[in-house]
Amino acid sequence: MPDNSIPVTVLSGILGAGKTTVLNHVLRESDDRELAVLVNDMGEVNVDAELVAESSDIADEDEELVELSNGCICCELRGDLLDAVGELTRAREFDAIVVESTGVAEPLPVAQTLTLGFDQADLDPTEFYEETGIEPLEGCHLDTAVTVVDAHQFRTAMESDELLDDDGTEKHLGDLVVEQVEFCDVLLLNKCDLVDDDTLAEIEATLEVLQPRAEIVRTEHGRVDPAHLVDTGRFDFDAASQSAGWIRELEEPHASAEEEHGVTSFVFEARRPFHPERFADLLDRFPDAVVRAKGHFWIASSEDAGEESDATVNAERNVSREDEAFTFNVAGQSIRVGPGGRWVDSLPAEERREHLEDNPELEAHWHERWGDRNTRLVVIGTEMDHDSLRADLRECLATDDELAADATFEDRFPTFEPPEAELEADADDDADTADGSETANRHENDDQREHAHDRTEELGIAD
Ligand SMILES: Nc1nc2c(ncn2[C@@H]2O[C@H](COP(=O)(O)OP(=O)(O)OP(=O)(O)O)[C@@H](O)[C@H]2O)c(=O)[nH]1
Repeated sequence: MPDNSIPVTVLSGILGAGKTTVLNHVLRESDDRELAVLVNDMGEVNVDAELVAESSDIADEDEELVELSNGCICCELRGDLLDAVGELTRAREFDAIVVESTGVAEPLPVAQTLTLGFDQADLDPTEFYEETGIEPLEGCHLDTAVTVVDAHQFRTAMESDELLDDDGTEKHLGDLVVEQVEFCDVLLLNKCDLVDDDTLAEIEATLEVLQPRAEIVRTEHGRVDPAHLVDTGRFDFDAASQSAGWIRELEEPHASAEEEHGVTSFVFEARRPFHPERFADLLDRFPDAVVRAKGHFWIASSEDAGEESDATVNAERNVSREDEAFTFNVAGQSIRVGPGGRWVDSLPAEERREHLEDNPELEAHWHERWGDRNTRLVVIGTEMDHDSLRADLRECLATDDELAADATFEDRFPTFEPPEAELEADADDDADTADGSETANRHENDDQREHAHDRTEELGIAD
């Protein structure tokens, strides 16, 4: 990183968490350096930009305050974000840039947009532009991803099933809170004046489990030393995208010992498919104590599930339900099941052989009957009864009788696009699976990146 590269800070946080308040405070407290501010608002009128302009003397210097209105920088305004940051950087009149996202923005795609340019800086800019149509960003770097958490609303937001509209994409409020917490370098726990110490300690314990890497700073009315947010040097894309507590938990599972403030986690593993009916029923009554869960699973095939059923649709595609992996994603009140690709064991012989040659580690976990099929779920919760939930999950596994050739049962799980298409899409992609799964054709990490701004493939089956 060249010494004169301009640091960029991105502020995220749900509606009303206190982003504008924090930004104004940072502007007031940063006399020693010039800050450029970029404020994104979904509406035509950029209310936040007006508030920033009113509350600080930034209005005197027009060029320091850039407004991006009428859309979201994590979705349709990604190009505009790059252009605006690029322009500010080329002007070179500022020591640092702070971007305030909208209350519905996810930090990951914003960071992706910004690092995309930075990461490619050593590529020939003309070549990069020809390939992508994007002007690479030079002269600046994403320095700190900050998420402002509203201590007063945290529990309510996590438990809320409110649906937010982000440029036409619906997202659950609780889900968004989790995503913002899981992808950041600094967590500002704001509005601490409205919450008692015990509650604050509980929220902090939850934040630490969801996101063990971030620095947590308690604030009241956004009063924070700018050194925590600007030019910290903390951002690292790989570290940030691998820092979610559930990824750590999968890599180094804790013993099931109780941790502080009742926040605990466990990993459920199985080499036997779920019975679709029983697992769907369990998801319908999944315990509220579960704050976060991630992973993948597979389900047993029903022989004759009726003409209109998903299983029948799959039969027409010549793909059994047992050939498909599903992703599992619980955040707050939202439970989503998504396509996880196809198990290597189910591929035509030649393709399977190629996959195994390319991924020799698969052999080590190869199951005599099930090949690479496996279920792995990490579950994080508050005051969660591990034994009972583990027992419930075990109860959902199909028995030998149910796995008999003529077994029939209801299958409410969704059908996704043919797994073959995903395989092709994944073929050039050799990213590691974030959950350490041994399946070669499943890219949980990529899946996570994609669904961050395109969830159309994922369907909730238990709202
Ligand atoms: N009591 C209390 N109120 C706060 C605190 N921080 C911000 N507020 C108030 O909370 C409200 C929302 O704050 P903003 O800074 O506008 O929040 P925001 O995240 O920018 O909101 P959006 O732009 O709507 O996403 C305002 O009325 C603030 O005055 C705090 O620490 N304590």
